[in-house]
Amino acid sequence: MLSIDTGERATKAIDPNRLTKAQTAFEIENLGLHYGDKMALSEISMKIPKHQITAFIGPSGCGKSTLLRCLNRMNDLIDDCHITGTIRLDGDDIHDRRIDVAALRRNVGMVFQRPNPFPKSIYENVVYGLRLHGIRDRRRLDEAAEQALKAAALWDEVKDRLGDNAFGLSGGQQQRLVIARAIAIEPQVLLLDEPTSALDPISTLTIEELITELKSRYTVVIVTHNMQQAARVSDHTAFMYLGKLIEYRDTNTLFTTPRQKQTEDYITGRYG
Ligand SMILES: Nc1ncnc2c1ncn2[C@@H]1O[C@H](COP(=O)(O)OP(=O)(O)OP(=O)(O)O)[C@@H](O)[C@H]1O
Repeated sequence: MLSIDTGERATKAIDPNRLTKAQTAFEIENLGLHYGDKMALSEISMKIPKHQITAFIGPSGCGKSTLLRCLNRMNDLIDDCHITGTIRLDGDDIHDRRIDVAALRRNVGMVFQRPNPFPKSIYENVVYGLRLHGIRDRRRLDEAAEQALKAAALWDEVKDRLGDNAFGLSGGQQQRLVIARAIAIEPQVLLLDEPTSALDPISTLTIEELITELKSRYTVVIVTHNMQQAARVSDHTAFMYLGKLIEYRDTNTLFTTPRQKQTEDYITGRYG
């Protein structure tokens, strides 16, 4: 019915609604969120699998970014934002008073729509988080920078100009640099909020390949407007509408045999 290529994943599909504890990174239970009086999320319950790529899709304003930001408590920074329900990461309630929010955000890194390197050299961008942790040993920083840039598929392009300003890189390179910066501090989870929407098609493809490689080491959650992208890169897809989770399945099943009419209408382009 649908002309979206979901590749080989059908054979490996697991049902994200039936994950065991060991397979689960996040467990979200009855999550609700209001900005002031405005409801942005309601009754969201889902499990996000470890070492897989989960995509959030849905029309503009349906709450994808809000849900993503809940996972590392970025919404705490927004005034008048009220959250109900529970989110557990590896079994620990991330809203527990004993949780160190800075440590949570180190463990659950985030990359935004527009590449946001700091006005520093390529090298200093990558080691920024390590320096914040008080690491000063030059050899350790050098090794970490090389590893992170290799993991972000950028090393070969920048290894001879690590001292150059990061703003001299192309948009796609800057986004890979930001990913390198995020992974240099070895998080467990990477949250990607429309990471390619400001990029050209070639850079988009490079980032998509990179995302696919990253899942062997990280749990990846991606918000995307681009259904082909969700189909290409993700193992599981959650379709949201008006702040609710409408359908959450392995990507191949969701795109080929959606159960809900709203999902089908969205993926066939009838609205959104
Ligand atoms: N900081 C905020 N203050 C008030 N309302 C907000 C805030 N951020 C988001 N909203 C509202 O919450 C709802 C969900 O927004 P959100 O950005 O999560 O949706 P989205 O699905 O990611 O949208 P898009 O695809 O357009 O980025 C929208 O109605 C939006 O206007």
